[in-house]
This record gives sequence, structure tokens and C-alpha cells, in this order.
Amino acid sequence: MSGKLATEYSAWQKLQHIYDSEHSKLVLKELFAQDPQRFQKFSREFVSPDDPSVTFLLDFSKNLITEPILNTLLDLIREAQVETYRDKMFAGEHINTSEDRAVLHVALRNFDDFKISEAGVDEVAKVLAHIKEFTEAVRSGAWKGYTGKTIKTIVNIGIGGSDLGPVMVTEALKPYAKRDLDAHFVSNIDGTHLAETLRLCDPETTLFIIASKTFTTQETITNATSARDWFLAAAKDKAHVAKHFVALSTNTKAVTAFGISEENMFQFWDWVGGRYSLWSAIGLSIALVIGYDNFEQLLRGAHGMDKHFKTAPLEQNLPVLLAVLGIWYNDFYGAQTHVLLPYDQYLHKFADYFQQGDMESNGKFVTKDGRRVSYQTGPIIWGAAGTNGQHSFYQLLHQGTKLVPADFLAPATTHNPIANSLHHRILLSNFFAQPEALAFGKTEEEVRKELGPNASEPLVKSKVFEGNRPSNSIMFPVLTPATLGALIALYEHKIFTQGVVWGINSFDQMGVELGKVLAKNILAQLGKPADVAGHDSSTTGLIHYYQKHRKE
Ligand SMILES: O=P(O)(O)OC[C@H]1O[C@H](O)[C@H](O)[C@@H](O)[C@@H]1O
Repeated sequence: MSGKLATEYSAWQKLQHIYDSEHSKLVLKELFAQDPQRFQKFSREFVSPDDPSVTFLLDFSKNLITEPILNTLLDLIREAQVETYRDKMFAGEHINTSEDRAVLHVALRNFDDFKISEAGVDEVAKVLAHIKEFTEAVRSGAWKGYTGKTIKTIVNIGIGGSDLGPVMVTEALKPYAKRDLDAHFVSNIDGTHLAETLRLCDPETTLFIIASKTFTTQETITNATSARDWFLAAAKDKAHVAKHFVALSTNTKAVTAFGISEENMFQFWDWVGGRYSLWSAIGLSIALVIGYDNFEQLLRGAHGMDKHFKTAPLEQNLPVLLAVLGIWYNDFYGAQTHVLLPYDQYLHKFADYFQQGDMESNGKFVTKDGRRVSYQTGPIIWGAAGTNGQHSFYQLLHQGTKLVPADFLAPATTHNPIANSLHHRILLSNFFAQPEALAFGKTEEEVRKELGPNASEPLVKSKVFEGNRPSNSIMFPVLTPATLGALIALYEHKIFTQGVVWGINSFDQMGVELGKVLAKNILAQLGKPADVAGHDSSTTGLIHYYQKHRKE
């Protein structure tokens, strides 16, 4: 990010030239046939520098690249000074320029390797100790509710980054969960979300975790207030709130004003972005569910990936490799989306999580120095756990008119080897088959041979798979807390790398503000039709329809 638009880099121009002159010749079937070493050349094994059991394989050989293309993509990384900006991030420089903030989620999982001087970094260990002490008290039953009973249910109230990370990780690490502690997550302002959750809770045995970096988010504060009202309807005395409500926030003043005392508050800092906050106090619900030691393993796994990202040469650097492949499709092939396909039911929220992680980070049209970009920035992220997607949207992946680069992820070993691991073998056979089908397809000739001479032309055509659809495959031995930590950090650093090349600020989220302001204005006008003013005819018509039909 040198103040340049990405298109001004000579490597970018070279890539454009390569794309224009060569892309029609980039045929996976031929590339594999020409080079028996292709898998060896275009796959890397990650082994955490901290823990050799944290390892995975990235196979990126089924991508529309050659060695010269990869080298040019890596030249782009050099020209955009990604390594310099990476080092600035790790050093605590204020690379979030619009908000004048450091970007230090890496400091939350640092365990003393990188020297970072920024206010608050020296308090990380203290907050972790607080999390440890509190989670152990709740999990052991030492922490009692207002009638002396132990906590059986936790309800995390938060939205966006204060929800998606804890939801995704608690789902992913269920095998490590304390099964007699129920965890619920309430995010939506729709009263249905809270009401349906409270039906499952007993005020005597429920702990509410109010998770909000700012502690001003309308949804969270409204849900927290209603939860407190529900609790007090049973507990009567406000003094009991202390045993049933804790807060995770950077805003001590607002937390205490809400009625949660400082000792029940878990602090974090403005250099933790919401969508990078599961490593901070926002991870309290994770630590409660899987225990502090497993939570620390998650952090250590991420730290191993941080070290790799910081030190590995570009051609070995996994986040960088994923980033450049994404740029190749996003900016040269014109792919609009990127699909995440974990073949692991425990990772069923992985794509939801990285929808915020990626799209809120890189969905921006203005560079850091205020110029309108002339190229595509962040892709649309979507996905679902395999094999479910195969029975719904894979039709389009295989035979649709759009190019959808895909990441397939799977563990070699399942936590649930039922039926002698038959389920897992079937799951993995699909995990291996789908990228193969996408890459190599099925020719007309093969279809004709299969259908015989009497097959109609339209039938033959409809059964052709053109192939040449790219994907990455990521395999790991087993989904442990540390492996998950490393995987999440892998994608975080991929997003960072792409943001630097595109010249945008990946760490603010100005685009979510306008809707919030308009909603606040409209809320004040919902009373009667005469109050509805200052809108276009569509918005006015919609509000009037609501006013006519509501029954409250
Ligand atoms: O944690 P909070 O301050 O309540 O913020 C919750 C979420 O809301 C905002 O609108 C941002 O777009 C998100 O990045 C953030 O994670």
C-alpha cells in the first residue's frame, strides 16, 4: 500500500497482460498432464512453529496458475509492500488510519514473542487471568446464582463481531464442550430471538454475557435491557444482577451505567476490531463452553499462524498464497464471489463468520487516501457445510455461467467415527470428488460414450461438465482448538494481505453507519402517519402500510 491504486503497480499491469494473452490456454487438465510434479509444486504443509501437532496441508494445484503467474502475483505483494505493512501491524502502528487506531488482534494471542508498545497490550495477560478465574468458577459450580444454585445456561447477547466469532467457535469446538452447560446466543433485535431463548432459561441458573465493544449498539443494549427486566421480574432485587450479568466491552462508563459493576466487566481495547475480537474478552462464552485451557489452545494456534505469516517467505506463506489466488480471480477473471466449503459439520458457521470477517473488512470502494478504486475489492463470501451444499447450489458451481473459486476444508479424522467411520469416509470421498469434478469436468465425448449412439443432442449437451473451475483444498489431521485458531488466523491474514494490495483500510466499517442513522430517525416517526416526513415516496408508502396494519 504505497499510496498507489493497485492498477498502478507494474506487476498488476503484467498480470493483466498475462491474463489477456494466456487465460484461454490455462486449462487444468492440460496443466496437470504436462507436469507430474504439479501437486508438489503447488501445495504447502503448514506446521505451527509452536506445536508440530498443529498442521495442515494447503493444496492449491487446482488453480488456474503457472509458476510465472504465481511469481508475478508475488511480485505484486512485494510492490504493494505487504511485508512492510504487515510489520507495521505487528508493531502496533496505527494502520487503521480513518479511526487512528492500531490493529492488534495479534497482541491478544501473543504469548510474549512480538514486542508491541501500545496502551493496553500490557493488560492482555491480566484479562486472560480474569477469564480463567471466572470460567473456572462458573464451570466448577463455585459461582452461584441468587438462590444459591449453580449456573446451567449462558446467554451471550451481542451482534456482529460480538456474536459471530463465539457462535462459530463454540459450534466448531463442541467436542470439547461442557455438555451440561447450555450456551445460547442472542443477536437479532427481533424480539423473537430473545423471547424464544428465554423460554429455555431459568433466571436462577442463567448467566447473561453482554458483549459489545462500544456498549452503544442498539440491538445489544435493547436485548440486554429486556433480559435484565425478565431476570428482575423473578429475582426482584437489583443487587442480584451482579451474579447473573457480566459485560465484555471497552466502554467502562456505559457498562457501569447499565448496572454491571466493574469487577464483572472483562475489558478489551479500541485496537481490537469487532470482527477480530473472538480472541479477546469477547471470547468469554467460548472459554465458558470449552474451558480456559482449550481457549488458550485456540489462541496459541492462532499465534503459530501469526509467526508463520510474519516470517515465512512469500512463496511459502499460506495467507499470502490464498490472498494472491483470490486477487487473480477477483480482479482478472472477474469472479464476484468466493465460496467456503468445510466438509465438517462442526464448521457449519465458518462461512457466516467470514462473511463479516471478509466483507466488512474489504467491501470498500475508496482507498486509504480517498481515491475511488478502478478495480474490484473484496469478494462476496458465502458457503455451507458439505455435503449439504452439493444437494442445493453445487449445480451452479459445476454447470452455471459464473466462475466461483472455492475453498474446500476437511479433517482427516472425525470426532464422531460412527459406523466404523463409514460416515466420515463417505464425507471425505465427496470432499475429494468435488474439486476433482470442478477441475476436470466431463467432456462431450465421454458423455456420448456413456449414453450410447441413441442419446439426443440436448441430453448430451446437458450432461457436459466444462471443468476448469478452480479450488483450494485444506486438510488437517483433526479439528482441535489450536488447529481452528490457526485456520481462522490464516483467513484473517489473507484478508489483511488483499486489503493492502487494494489500498483500502480493512479495519474500519463506515458502510454500516448510514442505515443505523436512518433507522434512528424513522423510529421516532413510527407513531402516526403525520409524523412520517422527509422520505421518498417508497419509504413513506412502506411506513404508512405498517402503520395501517400493525396491531400492538
Ligand atoms: O461490539 P459492538 O460495539 O456492539 O459492535 C457490534 C457490531 O456492530 C457494528 O455495526 C459493526 O459493523 C460491527 O463490526 C460490530 O462487530
